[in-house]
Amino acid sequence: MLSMSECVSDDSYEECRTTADWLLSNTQVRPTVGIVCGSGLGGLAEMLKDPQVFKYSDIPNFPRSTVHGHAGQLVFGTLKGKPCVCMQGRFHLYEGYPIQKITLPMRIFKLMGVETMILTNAAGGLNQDYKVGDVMIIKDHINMPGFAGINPLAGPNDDRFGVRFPCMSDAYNRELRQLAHDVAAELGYDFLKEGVYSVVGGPSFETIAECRMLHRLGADAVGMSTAHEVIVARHAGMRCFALSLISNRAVMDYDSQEKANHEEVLETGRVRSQQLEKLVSIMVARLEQNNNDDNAF
Ligand SMILES: O=P(O)(O)O[C@H]1O[C@H](CO)[C@@H](O)[C@H]1O
Ligand SMILES: Nc1nc2[nH]cnc2c(=O)[nH]1
Repeated sequence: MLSMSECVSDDSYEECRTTADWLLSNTQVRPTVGIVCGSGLGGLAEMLKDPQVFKYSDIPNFPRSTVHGHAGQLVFGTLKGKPCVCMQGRFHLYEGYPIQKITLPMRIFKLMGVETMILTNAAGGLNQDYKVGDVMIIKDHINMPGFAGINPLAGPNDDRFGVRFPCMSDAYNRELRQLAHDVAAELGYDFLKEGVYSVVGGPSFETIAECRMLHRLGADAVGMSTAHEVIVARHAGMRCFALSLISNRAVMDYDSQEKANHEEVLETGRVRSQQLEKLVSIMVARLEQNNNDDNAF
């Protein structure tokens, strides 16, 4: 049996504390809301007032972004008066990081005082009713790597973060999902859906058979992120809201000439970004304090 330090050497509580303290000593902002920008959605960070920017490469223990469309910086500021921290660029399994490393920012955010996580991503639409440009509120996820034991909570549990066996049936906060529906209705957005996100390892996009299988399993959209971050955020007692921008339709038909590609993913982000910024900023303005700390100690 590996010891805690052998398993999670540089992702330990002490390392997260060091990084959180370093950030807190370099900014006046005390964030209660964390935002993760998905592929092509980095513009969400530009909503923050009085931004203070830290390159990932300057932050102790922080991984680096390697994917086009992920700037690789942490932005602190206020959004409608609420103190926020925004990841302009996230980490993915396919970049070669251990799963504990790609989810490390969630724990650092928790130690900085973040109570609510808002996560965004670009995803392929499996649901045949979905169109490119639709936005799917995530109500649940299917963690495909998790079935093979690839879970960010695998290894010794540190009770200071959360319990050994955290509940995930309430991973995506019901009140925040309702708030998103209400705000979208007020804004007249007719492109909002709600569905199940399936995470896969990537970086290759899915085969036709894989898309068909995921759809049959109950997934409405497929991507390569978010679910791992949500698992770690929920473990630490933060409430989570997540949405997928449907950047392409997953290819389900052997006669189709369509091909998934990252350029289309980034372009869809550009088209919808302003509307998503509006949705997220109004939601943040209406956030109540999080009392939903049931998994954490
Ligand atoms: O999930 P985000 O970071 O939005 O990125 C999505 O877009 C990339 C593929 O184009 C993959 O990384 C996929 O996960
Ligand atoms: N796995 C996966 N990730 C995506 N990100 C954006 N589109 C897709 C897709 O079709 N499949």
